[in-house]
Amino acid sequence: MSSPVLRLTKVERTYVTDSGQLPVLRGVDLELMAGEIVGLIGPSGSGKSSLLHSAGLLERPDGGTVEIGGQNCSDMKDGARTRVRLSQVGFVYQFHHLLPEFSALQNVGMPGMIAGRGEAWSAERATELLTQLGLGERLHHQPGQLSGGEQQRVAIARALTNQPRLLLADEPTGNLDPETAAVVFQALYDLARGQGVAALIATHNLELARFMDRVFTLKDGHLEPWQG
Ligand SMILES: Nc1ncnc2c1ncn2[C@@H]1O[C@H](COP(=O)(O)OP(=O)(O)OP(=O)(O)O)[C@@H](O)[C@H]1O
Repeated sequence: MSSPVLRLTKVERTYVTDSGQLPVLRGVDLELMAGEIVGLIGPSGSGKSSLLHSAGLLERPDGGTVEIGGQNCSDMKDGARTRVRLSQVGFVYQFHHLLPEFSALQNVGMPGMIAGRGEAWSAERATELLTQLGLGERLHHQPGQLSGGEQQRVAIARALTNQPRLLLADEPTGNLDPETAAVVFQALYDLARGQGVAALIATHNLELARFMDRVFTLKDGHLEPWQG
């Protein structure tokens, strides 16, 4: 049996605030296998973003371990963690954060260029991803010339340019109307599944959560299976 793409073991995160210590993650355990699409729900402030930041190596948790692709990233120095993050993790946020003066093709190809894969590879990969997301006719449009749902699909493509093993999405449809949210979610789901990526998706949208392979609720700093 292959090892999990992501393994969190007893992950803890406590923020220090003016009014004292705020424990948000109190020992989170989670395993994600390749191709799994897993939902993360919980009330506002329950710690979903904090969990994604620890899992994606954007923050160091205060306790526990984060393993990506079988590598224990908790013992790594910052430089090594950054290399794992850039090569193995893709992020999608509520707002697309696309560069307005660049085309969809250029936005999606950029992570490939930054990773040194060259212009031809990056353009080919961007074209393939955008076409799979139904944007083959929008390659040369700038973000301002795209609808909200199209912009978010471009952001999803960009997150997958460098063929990450792990996709972390924080409210990827939170800024969209319900119909568009369903279309974008379906596109994300199909693409992640098709590419064999493990995805962890934080959402307030319980309608969409029902379509995920597994869903966890973040409650009192722990993950509990969602009963739906
Ligand atoms: N850097 C920080 N310093 C202090 N407190 C923080 C920090 N980041 C987050 N928090 C607090 O930690 C708690 C969890 O925040 P987090 O953003 O992870 O929740 P969330 O479940 O993603 O919320 P939402 O659904 O509203 O996005 C909140 O009470 C928040 O105010």
